[in-house]
Amino acid sequence: MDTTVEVRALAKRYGRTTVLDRVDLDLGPGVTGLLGPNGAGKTTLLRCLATTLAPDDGGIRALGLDPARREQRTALRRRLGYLPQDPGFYPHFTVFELADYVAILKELTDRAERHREVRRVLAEVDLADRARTRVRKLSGGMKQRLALAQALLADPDLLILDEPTVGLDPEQRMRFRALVSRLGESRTVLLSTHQTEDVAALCERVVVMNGGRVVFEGTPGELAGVAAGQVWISDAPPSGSALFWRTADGRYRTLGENPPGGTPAVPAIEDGYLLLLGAPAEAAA
Ligand SMILES: Nc1ncnc2c1ncn2[C@@H]1O[C@H](COP(=O)(O)OP(=O)(O)OP(=O)(O)O)[C@@H](O)[C@H]1O
Repeated sequence: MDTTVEVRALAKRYGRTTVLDRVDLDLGPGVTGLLGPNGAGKTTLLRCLATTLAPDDGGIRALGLDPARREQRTALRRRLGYLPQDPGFYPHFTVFELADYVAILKELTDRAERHREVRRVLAEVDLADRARTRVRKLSGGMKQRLALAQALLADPDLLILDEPTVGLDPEQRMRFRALVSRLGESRTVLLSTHQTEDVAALCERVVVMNGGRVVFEGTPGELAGVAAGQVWISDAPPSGSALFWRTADGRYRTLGENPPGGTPAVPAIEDGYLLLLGAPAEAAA
C-alpha cells in the first residue's frame, strides 16, 4: 500500500479523560471505514487529521505534510476536504452561497471558475436544482449532501468524512456510495460511520476504534472473519444470555456459543465488530 497518511502515537486528553490513546494508523489511496462505539474517539481522530484540532502528543504526516508546522498545515488544508459531524451552516445563505463561501475560503479566487466548481459539486450530490434554496429550508438529508458537496470543492486528495451517510434516504445513500467509491480510485478517503452496510458496500479497509485505541485494522472480510464459527441460526432461542435476536423468518440468530440445534451461519461485518467489542460478554453481564 502507498502510504498517504501516517498517524503515530497520537494522543489527546480532555482533563483526565484520554480520548486518543497513542493511536497508530496508516492509510493509503482508497476508501477506509472507521467504526467504533459512541465516544470511541473517531471524531477526535478525524478532527486531528482535518487540522481543526491539535493533538497533545504524537504526530501526523498526511500527503507528505506535517500539520504541526504552520506552512505545511496550510498546504495540507488546500488539499483536504472535510465533512464535519456537525457542520453548523449559516441558515440564511442559499445552497449556492454557502458552497461559494467555502470555495472562497479554499482560495478559489477566479469567480467564473469558482462558480463552475460550485455547480459541479452541487450536481455531484444532486442538489443542482436547490441552488437557490435557503439552507434553513433544506431537509436533514439535503443538508448532509450540502456538507458533502463543500468537502468535494477543489477536488481534494484527502477526504475526511464524519458520518457522511447520516440522514440519507436509500437512493441518496446509493448515489453517495457510487460517488465516494469513484473518488477512492485515486484519492485517500477516510469515513466514520455506524453503518456496517456502508463499510461492506464501499470500503476496502476498515479500522475499528474503542476507548481511544485502534483495536482492529484489516479488510471488511477479515472483520467479518473475527466471528467465524460464532454465528448460529436456531429455531429456539438460546438459553443463557448470549447475544441473539429473532429474525424476520421467526428464527433466532445467535452470536457466541452454539445454541441447542443451532446451525452455523455466514458471519457479517457487524458480527465481527460486535464480538471484537465484547458484545456477548456484555449481554451476559
Ligand atoms: N471538547 C471536548 N471536551 C471534553 N470532552 C470531549 C470533547 N470532545 C470530545 N470529548 C470526549 O471525547 C470522547 C470521544 O469523543 P468523540 O466525539 O471523538 O467520539 P466518537 O467516536 O466520534 O463518538 P460518536 O460515535 O458518538 O460520534 C467522548 O468521551 C467525548 O465526550
